[in-house]
Amino acid sequence: MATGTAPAASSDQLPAAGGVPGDHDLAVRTDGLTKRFRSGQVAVDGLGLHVPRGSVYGFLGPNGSGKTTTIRMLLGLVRPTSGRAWLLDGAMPEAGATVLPRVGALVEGPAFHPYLTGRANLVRLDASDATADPRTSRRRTEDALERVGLSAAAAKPYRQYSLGMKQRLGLAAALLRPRELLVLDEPTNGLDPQGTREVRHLVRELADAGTTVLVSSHLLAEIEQVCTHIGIMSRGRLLLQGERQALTDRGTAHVGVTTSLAHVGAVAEVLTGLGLTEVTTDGPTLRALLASTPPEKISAAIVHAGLDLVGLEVTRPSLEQVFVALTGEGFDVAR
Ligand SMILES: Nc1ncnc2c1ncn2[C@@H]1O[C@H](COP(=O)(O)OP(=O)(O)OP(=O)(O)O)[C@@H](O)[C@H]1O
Repeated sequence: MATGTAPAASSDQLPAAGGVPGDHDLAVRTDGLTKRFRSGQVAVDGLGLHVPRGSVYGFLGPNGSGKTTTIRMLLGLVRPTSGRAWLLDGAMPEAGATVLPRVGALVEGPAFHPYLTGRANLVRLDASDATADPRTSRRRTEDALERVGLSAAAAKPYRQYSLGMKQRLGLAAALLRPRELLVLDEPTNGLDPQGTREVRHLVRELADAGTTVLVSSHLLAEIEQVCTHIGIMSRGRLLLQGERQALTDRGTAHVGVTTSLAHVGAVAEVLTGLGLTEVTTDGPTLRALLASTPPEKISAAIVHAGLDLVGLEVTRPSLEQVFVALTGEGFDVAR
């Protein structure tokens, strides 16, 4: 079985990755990963996922777009119909025994015991980890409970937990020990806005400490802001993938210029004179497509013409708008 440290090439090792970051720069990579269920449903279709080490990779897509099936294949819980997957340089599922201890995962329906308390469930999980030192078990479980804000509810039986508490316990289980990679499937499911903010904060903290985080969500706006990289799924296919900033920059930016009512006509002439198109006015505010004009050039031209400049704002489309523009569908559409 090959691992990231094996020097010789073997079929379990990553092949050369033409045009993508070097093999060892990727915490997760898939090639043509495909899952066709017995029902005939193709849930995942030829996926080429590239999750750089050290990134927070937002794996986004509407309900039913194939995110969970992909994650289950990555973790060796579902066998792909075709294609391959590598986690931390190990080919899955073959390298699971060496790779999975370095991966923390939150996937649907973790196996918690309904009659045990949240704390007892964690202690039990910790004890089942042969590499964990039993003498420090208490500290690990209490730390994990604290990090997910579950200390106060730790003595309640699991069956009395709300969906949000269950989700937090799942996260705590993934955090029981330091991991190189965390795979979190819909970690904000069932959480209120405060809980969602806490998860975002936690993800940022983990990333700052050097953990790569692959986090899925069907709620783009919830997770988008903590991600350095984004992959967007639609109907089993990866529609877009790359650095978050670069993806939103693909969309067309607009500029909004606010002047005095008396100067609206003259400012419109300045904008068209700079080659800006689709100029519209609304009271003292003008909007136009920015194209490649630097915003400073616009403000300088207005001031130079002796016209009032009250405000200037550049708006870029959100990822959701980029998605809608690409697919013609709303983000929350299930299939
Ligand atoms: N065991 C299964 N047998 C048949 N079809 C399945 C099975 N599991 C999932 N599917 C189908 O595969 C598609 C992708 O499902 P998946 O759960 O991977 O999507 P998802 O993006 O994670 O959705 P959600 O955001 O709702 O969790 C869906 O159409 C789903 O109905």
